[in-house]
Amino acid sequence: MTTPGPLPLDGVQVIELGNYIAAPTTGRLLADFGAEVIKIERPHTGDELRNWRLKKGNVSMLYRTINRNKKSVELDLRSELGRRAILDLVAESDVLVENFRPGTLEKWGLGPDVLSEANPDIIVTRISAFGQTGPLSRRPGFAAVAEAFSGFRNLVGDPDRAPVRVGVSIGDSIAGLYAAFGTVMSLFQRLALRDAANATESDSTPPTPQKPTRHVDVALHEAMFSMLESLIPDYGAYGDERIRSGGRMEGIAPSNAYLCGDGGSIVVAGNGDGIFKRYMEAIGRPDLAADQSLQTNAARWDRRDELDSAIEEWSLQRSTDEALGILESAGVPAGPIYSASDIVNEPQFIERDMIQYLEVSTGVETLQDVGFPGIVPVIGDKSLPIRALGPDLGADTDEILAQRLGMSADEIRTVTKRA
Ligand SMILES: CC(C)(COP(=O)(O)OP(=O)(O)OC[C@H]1O[C@@H](n2cnc3c(N)ncnc32)[C@H](O)[C@@H]1OP(=O)(O)O)[C@@H](O)C(=O)NCCC(=O)NCCSC(=O)C(=O)O
Repeated sequence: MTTPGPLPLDGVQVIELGNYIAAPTTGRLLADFGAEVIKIERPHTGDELRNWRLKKGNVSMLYRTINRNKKSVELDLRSELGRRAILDLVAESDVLVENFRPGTLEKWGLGPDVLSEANPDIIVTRISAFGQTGPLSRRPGFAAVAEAFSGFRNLVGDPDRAPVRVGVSIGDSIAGLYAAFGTVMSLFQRLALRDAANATESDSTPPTPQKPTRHVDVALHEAMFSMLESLIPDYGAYGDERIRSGGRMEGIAPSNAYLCGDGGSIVVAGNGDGIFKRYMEAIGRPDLAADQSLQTNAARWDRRDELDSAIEEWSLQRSTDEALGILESAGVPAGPIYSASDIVNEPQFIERDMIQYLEVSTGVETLQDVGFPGIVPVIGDKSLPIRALGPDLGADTDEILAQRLGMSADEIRTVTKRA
């Protein structure tokens, strides 16, 4: 484990009641930047993510990645002792983040009002499929359902085929990011109010009249809805009912992926008016560069099939590297389509420490030098080091429950359901 210098969230204490990807992503982001994140896991099984895409042993690389830099405590949230332990932890924490189905925490006597009673300053960040209010709030949901409901899924894939899922749980990750953002805003506001209160003690300015709510409510469908740019205004203003447009960028052309002669593909984004001219010159089509009827994206979009054919006719005559070299020299934004094996060998990732090689346990054996993704965003000139990978189940149970909360061995056995 490497110890970096001071981190932005050093001293912030977070309790994560997170399962799968959404809330654990929030916990990961806060942990990456220095918060102490205590992940509460169901006794015996823990977060189900431990088994997702598991190919060896009993702890997946997915779990080790999403839960890095955290502590793991096994604790039964349904037990009265477990509930009290959470309230004791809440009393000394800054943030609680969760992604149970709305109503579950309340059912267990751990609703936001109870948490705020235990600590009036606690920030409660909740992630759910459809939000904590509204007619669908009680529905369970995974990201795929929320992505479709948000309007996002309808925009992914080819127009003449059923919409497809993007290859990762994007809805969870975006929701996790929003939840981290909401949490950090609330932390900032809390600090600002404390500063203001301290200042008013020494002068005659009246204190801030109202305490703001510290409940952050992130819905997976709204997180994805917020990614849809002007989908709704385009509908309202122009009557557009947008659907998916394959590898293209709706209304902007030419921007697409093209096959090369060696079987590889490249992505070229000729999105700007000036870039378009350079691009057409570079592919040996000065006639298209000079064509006055192709000066705007709207006009080019109308002739997108013709433009894409001209570009692919050119790219098919060249290898991927050759095509990219020509486009780079012409200042046209273009790039390869990478897979994992390409990424780990790419100097741009390597130089910024975006792949970090660590020893990792599968739960059964130890693997050496496995690459893990670095910490985003970069603060400085390269990724912060990963301090620790996702913990073994209950690795920190004793430290937190016995040493910090003073629970007895018997009590710990009860909340961890261990004989
Ligand atoms: C993911 C869900 C659909 C799962 O639904 P359910 O299992 O029906 O519901 P609940 O949330 O109410 O979870 C209750 C279950 O939590 C279990 N549980 C978990 N941790 C504990 C602890 N520490 N103690 C006791 N019980 C625990 C408990 O056994 C219950 O299992 P039972 O014994 O079964 O009752 C829902 O949690 C949900 O809608 N969450 C909000 C949206 C979200 O985050 N979705 C997942 C995105 S992740 C994703 O990875 C993806 O989409 O991809």
